Amino acid sequence: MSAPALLNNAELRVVEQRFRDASPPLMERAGRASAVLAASIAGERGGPIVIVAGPGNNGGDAWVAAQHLAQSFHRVTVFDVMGTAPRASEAVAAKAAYGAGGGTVVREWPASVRPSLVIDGVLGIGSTRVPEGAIAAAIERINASGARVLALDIASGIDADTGVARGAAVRADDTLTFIAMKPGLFTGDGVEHSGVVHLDDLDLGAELGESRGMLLEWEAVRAWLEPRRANAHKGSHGTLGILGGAAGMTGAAILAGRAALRTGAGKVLVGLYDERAPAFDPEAPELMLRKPADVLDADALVAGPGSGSSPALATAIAFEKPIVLDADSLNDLAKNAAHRKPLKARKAATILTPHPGEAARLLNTDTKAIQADRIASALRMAEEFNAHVVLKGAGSIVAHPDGTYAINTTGNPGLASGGTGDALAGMIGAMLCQGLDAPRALAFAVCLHGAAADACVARGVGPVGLTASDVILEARALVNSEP
Ligand SMILES: NC(=O)C1=CN([C@@H]2O[C@H](COP(=O)(O)OP(=O)(O)OC[C@H]3O[C@@H](n4cnc5c(N)ncnc54)[C@H](OP(=O)(O)O)[C@@H]3O)[C@@H](O)[C@H]2O)[C@@H](O)CC1
Ligand SMILES: [K+]
Repeated sequence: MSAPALLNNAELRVVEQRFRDASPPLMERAGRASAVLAASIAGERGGPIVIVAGPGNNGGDAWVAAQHLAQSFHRVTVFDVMGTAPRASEAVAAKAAYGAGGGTVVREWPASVRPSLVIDGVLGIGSTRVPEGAIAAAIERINASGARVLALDIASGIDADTGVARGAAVRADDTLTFIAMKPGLFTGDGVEHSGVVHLDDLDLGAELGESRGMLLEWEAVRAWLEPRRANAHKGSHGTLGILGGAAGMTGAAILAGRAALRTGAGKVLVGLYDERAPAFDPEAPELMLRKPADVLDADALVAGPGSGSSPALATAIAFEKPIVLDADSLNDLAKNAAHRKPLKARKAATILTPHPGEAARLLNTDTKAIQADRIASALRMAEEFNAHVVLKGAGSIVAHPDGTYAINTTGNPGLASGGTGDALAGMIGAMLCQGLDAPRALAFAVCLHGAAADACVARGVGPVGLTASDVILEARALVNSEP
């Protein structure tokens, strides 16, 4: 299974140009695919379908879908939001054919219809401004309908590149997206608004070429970690050093250590800055609790969980193998400009794991600006710090210094609890120890961490009350499970 590509608006426009004379036209293919999916959804329920058509080509797709659904005897009402003639000739023809067949068209929300399905063809990827007037009102009516909602291409009001809801935005149960997956479906507000995402590549799949972005799905990513060989010993799976656990925060470093042990690191040395730290972890006595100076004989280093104002960051920067900088080490990096140059000059890989607040400090901006374009923010950090970066939050972004990126599709709001970040840092360290290169170790751990949280929720463990320890145990089950 290969990872699905992500295309942004500009990349999609190039595709659109290349295939503008395709036969059948792309809009015909998109509208037909929409009708097929809508029929399969509505077929289960058999009720009327309301199709909401906007002024652009997203509305064009809706008109083509309306024509096909009416021809296959579905009870269809089209709400023509602006009442203007569609731009694309295919849409003009579909609208005419639909009307000639006696199809119902209304200019107000059809309040007398109780739809079993509403198709959102108001705005697609071409929308670049805050929905206003009749467009905004139509979006609100769709959301208030109480019916199942199928969005065409992307939920109206969501920015296809950033996932930001500019203003009113449709909350879809399903989205049928065309040609390729778009970043905005999977990050920021897009995560909540897209519902289940279906892709129809309009038969262009093989012709799209390389893209800068990809999606992380557990079923594809899991194959990156090789099965254990029969003659493996603890030295085969590396030694991880962890620097953290200043006074009052030893738990953070210990959680990172437990996560690393339970997701496959051969040996885990935890260097605690707290002078009065415990001698061992009763729940995981395999963890070797040491002084910070005694954990550096390792294959990779995680610095930051609960490290407070210790010199963990400087020690990590000087370490000559891969490092993961988390939590307090990120704040130290943001505060002390002197660390930037040596960090950037490192020969071995650097991984950074900021949440939006930490990212804002690293880029000297505010959280709102980070969230306004999560992909661009992550890529900027990757470039500025010459690092592989995960920008955490709904739809975590993994970004690399070469300008490529991925969006993670696993995880849920249960992960917004204390300690889950420490667990993630430990898992990344464990994957480095097991021989994945830094980009893969990061992407694998991010996807695993979310998949583990999803598996917990599926069993009723969370989202409310989901703990980092639950996620760690579930992650161990996942790395050992068969596909
Ligand atoms: N890419 C492809 O190859 C294919 C694309 N296809 C389909 O085309 C879609 C892209 O279509 P599109 O570019 O025409 O823009 P679309 O997203 O429909 O809408 C944006 C329009 O809304 C307008 N607008 C008007 N009033 C507004 C208001 N009050 N508030 C806010 N906006 C308002 C806005 O007007 P403007 O801002 O320009 O004045 C703009 O013209 C794509 O998602 C897919 O469904 C498929 O057919 C397959 C092939
Ligand atoms: K839409």
